[in-house]
Amino acid sequence: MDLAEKIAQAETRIFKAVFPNTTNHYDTLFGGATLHMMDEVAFICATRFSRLKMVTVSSDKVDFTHPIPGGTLVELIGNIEHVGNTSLKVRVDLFVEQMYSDERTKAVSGLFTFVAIDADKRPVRILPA
Ligand SMILES: CC(=O)SCCNC(=O)CCNC(=O)[C@H](O)C(C)(C)COP(=O)(O)OP(=O)(O)OC[C@H]1O[C@@H](n2cnc3c(N)ncnc32)[C@H](O)[C@@H]1OP(=O)(O)O
Repeated sequence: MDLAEKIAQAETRIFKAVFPNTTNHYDTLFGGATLHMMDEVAFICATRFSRLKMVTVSSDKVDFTHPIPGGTLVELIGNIEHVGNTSLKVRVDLFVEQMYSDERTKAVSGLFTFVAIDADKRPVRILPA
């Protein structure tokens, strides 16, 4: 499998329902809950790509461009954007969908960096040299 195929195969999608346990006092998805979901899908994408132990080392600018009301559905999509030596970057886009119509909007986007580590928690190469 070449790199482009490996990247395509690592694309990771998760759907969630926005239930009251994740909303705030505005009845929209709490920002911290959003970041939790984004880091999780990014972690799964990074792990599926590398099949190595991965840790989050950084999250770049995360843009919240639309509120996510309670009672909607969200889809999180993680894609490998860059592969370094021991680190890689995952782009996460979050789409909000209405439950009872086809309306769908991109609401949040961010970039997460992961490092592959060995049993001693030291960085290791992701791809063979
Ligand atoms: C899935 C989870 O829940 S993980 C839990 C949360 N995360 C953690 O606990 C991780 C804690 N951090 C660590 O253990 C360490 O910082 C490590 C192992 C990630 C990195 O160790 P370092 O000694 O800093 O690594 P080092 O300086 O060699 O850099 C390793 C790679 O990470 C990249 N990197 C390091 N810090 C950053 C950063 N802040 N932002 C982006 N990339 C970074 C480097 O550019 C390098 O990339 P490359 O090899 O592709 O060129």
